[in-house]
Amino acid sequence: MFVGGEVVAYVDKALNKDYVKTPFINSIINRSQNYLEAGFPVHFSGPAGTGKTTLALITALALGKPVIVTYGNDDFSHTDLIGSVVGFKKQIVRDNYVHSVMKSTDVFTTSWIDGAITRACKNGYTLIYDEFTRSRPEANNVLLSVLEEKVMHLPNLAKGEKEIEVHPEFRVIFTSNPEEYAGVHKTQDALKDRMITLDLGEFDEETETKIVQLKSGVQWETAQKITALVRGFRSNCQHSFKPTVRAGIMIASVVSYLHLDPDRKNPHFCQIVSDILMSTVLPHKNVPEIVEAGGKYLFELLNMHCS
Ligand SMILES: Nc1ncnc2c1ncn2[C@@H]1O[C@H](COP(=O)(O)OP(=O)(O)OP(=O)(O)O)[C@@H](O)[C@H]1O
Repeated sequence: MFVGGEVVAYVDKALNKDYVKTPFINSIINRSQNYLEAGFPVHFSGPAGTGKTTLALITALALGKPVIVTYGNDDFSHTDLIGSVVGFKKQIVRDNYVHSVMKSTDVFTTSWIDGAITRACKNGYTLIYDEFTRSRPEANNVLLSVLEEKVMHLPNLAKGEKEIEVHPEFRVIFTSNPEEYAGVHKTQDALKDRMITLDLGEFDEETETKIVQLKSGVQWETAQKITALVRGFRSNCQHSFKPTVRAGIMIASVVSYLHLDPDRKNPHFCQIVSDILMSTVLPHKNVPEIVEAGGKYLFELLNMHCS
């Protein structure tokens, strides 16, 4: 995604309208803005659903510069980030001015396209590098000199440019999920050492309830009950795939759509809660103790929060 200069204000307004700001969130935003304005990259690290990507967008847009978003990918090589040759142009000149003489010239030229990092570095944009640990460390190496020496080295193919000076207003925000184990790579210490990592844990209860309410449109009391169920289930999970704020948004949205009462005596409501929360237990269906413990605890939570 590229958010150009003229649409920054528009996207900023649209995103902020749907974004919950509580003391918990404001504290993270203020700290990150200070670090970014002082010239340091910020890294939001946290499990799935802790709001890393949304927070990165809000923080980046608040800087008021165009934003480029790129996503980590195991298939990336450094050229995907820096740029690459996208094709060849062939020009053929046949000169038959003197009819008995045929002169022919073939000229090959390559076309170079700047990658996300190069564009951001050249123009002083804000780069969001989402889930950057999904890219291999060799691909991310280009960032070492960008972040430290403020110089970017380009391959020979890049229109004769060998290196560019990084624009003084260039900023970068990274996100990663340290709990992800498939398709991610260990971050090099050298790269970690060049960024300020903010560890995003679970939202506090007020923030999570407000997000659930805003995203689903349910009453505050309903959002409170649903959030208490999800948080209770999460904290007691005996498995690694825990329900996130997304589970609360899903339950509340279905409850709102069907105009249901969030009551444990309402079998329809209990079925929806069970379908959504117990789906996090499904990967363990061959371990009956985990499934049984999940179901039992869910029953207790419904009695505790929804009667
Ligand atoms: N402050 C907030 N206000 C409103 N909605 C929010 C807020 N923070 C997060 N959300 C919502 O919570 C959900 C998860 O947020 P997000 O996608 O940013 O998390 P993430 O940590 O990047 O997740 P993942 O690692 O799974 O991609 C999204 O639906 C997002 O819109």
